[in-house]
Amino acid sequence: VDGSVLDREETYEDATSTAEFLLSRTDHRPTIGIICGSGLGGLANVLTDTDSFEFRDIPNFATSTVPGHASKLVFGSLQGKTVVVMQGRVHMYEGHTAKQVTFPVRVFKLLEVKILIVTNASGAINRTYKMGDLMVICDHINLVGLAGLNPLVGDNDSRFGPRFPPMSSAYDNDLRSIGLKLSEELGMKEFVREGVYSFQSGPMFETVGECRLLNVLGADVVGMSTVPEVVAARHCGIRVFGVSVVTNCCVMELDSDDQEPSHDEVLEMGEKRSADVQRLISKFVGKIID
Ligand SMILES: O=P(O)(O)O[C@H]1O[C@H](CO)[C@@H](O)[C@H]1O
Ligand SMILES: Nc1nc2[nH]cnc2c(=O)[nH]1
Repeated sequence: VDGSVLDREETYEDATSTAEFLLSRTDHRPTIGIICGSGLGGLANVLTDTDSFEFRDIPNFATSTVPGHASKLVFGSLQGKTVVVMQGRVHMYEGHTAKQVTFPVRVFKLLEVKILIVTNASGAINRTYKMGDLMVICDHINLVGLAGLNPLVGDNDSRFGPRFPPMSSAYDNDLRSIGLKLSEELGMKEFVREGVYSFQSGPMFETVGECRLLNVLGADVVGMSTVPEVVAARHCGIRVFGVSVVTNCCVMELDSDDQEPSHDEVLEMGEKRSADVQRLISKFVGKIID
């Protein structure tokens, strides 16, 4: 990552110039933004009539260094709606600031996106969850943000949103209901849950003690992304729907024979469930009023 990019804070003017850059190169005017998690970027391939940009060619965008994150921004049509899809995301553990990680969301706002769909891969903390489950996110625990590393720290630009935004209904109740109903209609009831996503910075996976702590705190799954994006989206009034793919079960006992997590396993399970995520998100996009 270019140090000069790391050292400065992205401003409203930066987001405006990035939005203008994109709007002058595509005729699409998306109202729905989608961020694809590890191994889940295939969703971008089902869009039609696409205009695609590499993150590295977009002014002020950071580029992902993580396998399974293609670093492309794809505009196109999905189920009759105009959408913009991040095929891959950037994470704070890559060395990006919270503001860089969430910069695309603020650009989405200036593109007049109204609804953000976030997807990710996560590890199960809830002992009743199984590998391959999908979890509609109903809430999050922002351990990193509570400790002061979040995109809203610093000067507040009220053109984006208020100084003190509420987060008590971060994951829109109506959108969750629609998502859960559609998952039933698609015959996914057996493996679709609703639960709480906890965010730790990574890149290391959790110790047994950390997993147990998260369990006591009420987390159902844990991951290394999504929450900064959701905080930035809610700050600027974008409604959020989130789906997590449980790619592995966290190790909850010391000296157990349980499989240790690895990114290869995460990608493998993400790709296995990718078709189901695509079906659910496509149907969801077709159904929602944006
Ligand atoms: O959250 P996404 O981007 O899906 O990726 C998840 O998978 C990676 C770990 O394997 C971490 O980046 C974690 O956050
Ligand atoms: N922190 C964390 N992130 C993940 N992403 C996918 N699986 C995991 C996990 O077990 N822990």
